[in-house]
Amino acid sequence: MSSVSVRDVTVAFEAVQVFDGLSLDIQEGEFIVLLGPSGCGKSTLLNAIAGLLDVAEGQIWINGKNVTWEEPKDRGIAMVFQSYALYPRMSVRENMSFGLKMARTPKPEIERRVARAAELLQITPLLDRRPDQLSGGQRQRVAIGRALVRDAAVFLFDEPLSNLDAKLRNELRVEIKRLHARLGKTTMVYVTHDQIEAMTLADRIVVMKEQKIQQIGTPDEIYHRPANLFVAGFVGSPQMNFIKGRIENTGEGLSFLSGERRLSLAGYQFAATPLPGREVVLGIRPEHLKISGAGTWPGFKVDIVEPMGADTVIWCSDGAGSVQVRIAGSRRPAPGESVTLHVDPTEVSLFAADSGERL
Ligand SMILES: Nc1ncnc2c1ncn2[C@@H]1O[C@H](COP(=O)(O)OP(=O)(O)OP(=O)(O)O)[C@@H](O)[C@H]1O
Repeated sequence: MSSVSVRDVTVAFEAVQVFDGLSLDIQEGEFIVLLGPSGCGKSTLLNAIAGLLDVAEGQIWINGKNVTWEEPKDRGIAMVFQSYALYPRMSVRENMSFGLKMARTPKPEIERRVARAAELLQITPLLDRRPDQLSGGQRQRVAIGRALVRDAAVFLFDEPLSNLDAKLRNELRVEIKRLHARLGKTTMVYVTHDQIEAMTLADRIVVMKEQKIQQIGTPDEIYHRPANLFVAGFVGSPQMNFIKGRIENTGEGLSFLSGERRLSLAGYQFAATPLPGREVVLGIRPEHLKISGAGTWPGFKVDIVEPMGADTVIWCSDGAGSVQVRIAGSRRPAPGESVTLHVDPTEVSLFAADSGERL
């Protein structure tokens, strides 16, 4: 049984229709990340699941129950937003207890749940403080704690870390992952535009663009087998290199040709039957371009060298354009040096130039 099921949903904001019959199935205990650029519809989808907005068509099911017309509080969900929205005059303990008190939960039960949530989030020593006596990271922990005490089967997060500085964001990201592992069967749906958060947290990532799902897959699938040019370009930093060219049958099998550059496609797993002569875009991750003596593409010159600590990004160009190469280790070529690049056809992606779909 799926934990959350979005079935053929359309949302209407007055004259504007969002989602053209969008569907998504989320399994019990899954950590799902909705990833995409601003305006792609992540928050709208999350709010539709939460019941914070009405759907015009379609249904939302949570834990086997059609909740399309249920109030948010009756859906068995808990939400954590970007803004913590804590009550400023209440202590942390009161903030965390408030919802349960309103629901007339017995006092010992409230105390038990608050103590457990506080322990899980390591905020027990802060229970008697007020929000203005806490750091941003601590406030967000309290906001998560307030959601946690509800014992909901489904957690919805809307960019919970985007107000925090980089270091805190990393710390709390790990906390959320640990929390999900400890809670076991709790389903989490998490909205972000941050691809690192998506890659590190998700069991499956849902990549969205212009209110359409582009791809659903594990972080590895999204990274190594992107379904189209948009996903390929959106995920990964530095970005995947894109080289325009065409597929030709050279007698020794299919090859990619782009001016002087040629790549035998022996070993490439085609997702669709390729037609010789087809205009394509070849995608290569910077770490999959190797600088080597006997390589695939000679005649590149090093333009810029960017040391990044653990690895180095090298911008190289030939007459036809420039590519980024990512190498590990400290031995790096110098600007102006001539290099040959090695490409392994099993590590590249091919996309149709017209539709952008993976080939
Ligand atoms: N209340 C509204 N009235 C009209 N259009 C809206 C409303 N809320 C959202 N939209 C539109 O719906 C689309 C999806 O918006 P949504 O907020 O879900 O995107 P998002 O991916 O969450 O973006 P962000 O990361 O900027 O929050 C956008 O085109 C937006 O303009």
